[in-house]
Amino acid sequence: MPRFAANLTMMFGEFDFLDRFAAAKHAGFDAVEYLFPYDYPPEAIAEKLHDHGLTQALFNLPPGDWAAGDRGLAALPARAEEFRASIDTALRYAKATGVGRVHVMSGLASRQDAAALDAYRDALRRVCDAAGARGLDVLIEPINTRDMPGYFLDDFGAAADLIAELGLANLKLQFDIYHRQILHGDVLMGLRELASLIGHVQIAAVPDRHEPGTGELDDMRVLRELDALGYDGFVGCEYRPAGRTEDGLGWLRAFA
Ligand SMILES: O=C(O)C(=O)[C@@H](O)CO
Ligand SMILES: [Mg+2]
Repeated sequence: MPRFAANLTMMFGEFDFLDRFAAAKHAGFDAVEYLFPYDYPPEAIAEKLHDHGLTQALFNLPPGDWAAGDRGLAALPARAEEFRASIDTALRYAKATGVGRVHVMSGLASRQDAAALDAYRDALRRVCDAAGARGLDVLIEPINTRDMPGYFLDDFGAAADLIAELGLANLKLQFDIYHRQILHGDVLMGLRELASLIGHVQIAAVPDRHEPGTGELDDMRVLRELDALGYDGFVGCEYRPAGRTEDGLGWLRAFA
């Protein structure tokens, strides 16, 4: 049975970030994820997790300067030094929060650019090595280019090929159902074919990224498929609630 994690970047926006932990617990979640914890000291996050009995499911490595347009550093040869420093930062937060996996964003680059591809391979080897020594998985997530134009990793086949090519035991696929449907469709077959590579799943309705069950896919059928495949990892609820977060949780109560 998948375990659901509230994505605190997108959900519970009615509250300040540090108050979203309590709100998620109150709504029935036992786990949380978010994009970035770095605006807060690791101890402050750890305290919230502890106080509310929550498991930290996932967060991302620092992505560079998000406000200036950075969307990760891994495939950017000119930012290799910054990427290395970002590993140390993420691992400090990993230690404090007890998270089991971190997502590495590739950045904006072309996969046809040999230097970018080399930088990406090097970055993944490096982060998998450092994270593996601490028992953590590293995730890569194909992201659709309507939401993130120019994103380097915009193809599930390319992600699977890279994972196979690199052969790193703790490198896994972050299968975001929303991105998969926009990029390729064929969601159930994608889950079946890639099941052995999947280290984390995320869900949102397509195309508006609202609550599951409000879009073009039968999200309940997709979740049942995950269950049938024996997936027992986390499903991050990475959607923007259409209204108050609590009011839109009927889909979750219906599934659980
Ligand atoms: O956008 C997504 O989907 C994510 O999972 C983020 O971590 C990256 O923007
Ligand atoms: Mg995602």
